[in-house]
Amino acid sequence: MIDVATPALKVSRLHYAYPDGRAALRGVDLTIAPGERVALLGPNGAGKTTLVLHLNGILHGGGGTVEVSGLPVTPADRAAIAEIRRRVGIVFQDPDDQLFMPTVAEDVAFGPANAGVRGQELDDRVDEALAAVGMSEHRDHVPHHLSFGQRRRVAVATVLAMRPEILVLDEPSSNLDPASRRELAEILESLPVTVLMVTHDLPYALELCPRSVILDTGRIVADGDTAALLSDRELMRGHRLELPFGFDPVAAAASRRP
Ligand SMILES: Nc1ncnc2c1ncn2[C@@H]1O[C@H](COP(=O)(O)OP(=O)(O)OP(=O)(O)O)[C@@H](O)[C@H]1O
Repeated sequence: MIDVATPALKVSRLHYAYPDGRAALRGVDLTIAPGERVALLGPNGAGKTTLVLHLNGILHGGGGTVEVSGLPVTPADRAAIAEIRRRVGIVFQDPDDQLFMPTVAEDVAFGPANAGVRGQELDDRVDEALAAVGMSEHRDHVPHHLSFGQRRRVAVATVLAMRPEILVLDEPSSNLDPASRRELAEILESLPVTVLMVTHDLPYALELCPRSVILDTGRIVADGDTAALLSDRELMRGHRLELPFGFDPVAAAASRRP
């Protein structure tokens, strides 16, 4: 028998319609191996957020299944969902949705403390997560006094402190200046986790994710090498994906950091 590693994420025949009857996912199949970094691309309204909200059971009730490292996402089973939410860390687009404590360190400690982590283990997790995003010296600062880019990094740290197996990021580069954008890319590249990144920033997808998936009208319409997909003009045009003027994905991929 061939020994195939358990996928980090396995989405099978996933369907979902919102209560108003609008079909948002129409049979999505997606398998991601441990350690992969995958960009989830697609035009507005394609179903990207709807798919992400299924990965830890926030949305459910349509057809199909989601498994995280072999564990099914079963929203009715509270213990299973708690474990799924530990395994799948979602960094939302607006960091202010994730930061609400008086200090950076308390925000980062909140998730693991809530999951029962205490004492030295909790301190270690906070230190480790803040170090991973280069924010250790801001641990006692008030989150809302930080810059937007710093708040996004702290939001990533709040998720890393849960030691997730999959990090899901919604538009991680939005509203970042070029230096913050590059710094966040370096941080994300250094993390030893599986990454699924929703983005409209196609150069960022190319920089960070060897593989991309294009979702449109609730279906996956392409799945493959990011540079190859971005170079396919017909595919891109057909799904309202536009590269910045003059951007050459093949040249950019060739000059990517090793
Ligand atoms: N709460 C909701 N109630 C009803 N329909 C919704 C709701 N949220 C999203 N939709 C619809 O579901 C479809 C998929 O939306 P979704 O937000 O998942 O797309 P998206 O790819 O994340 O878009 P964007 O790039 O604009 O963030 C769209 O047609 C959208 O209008």
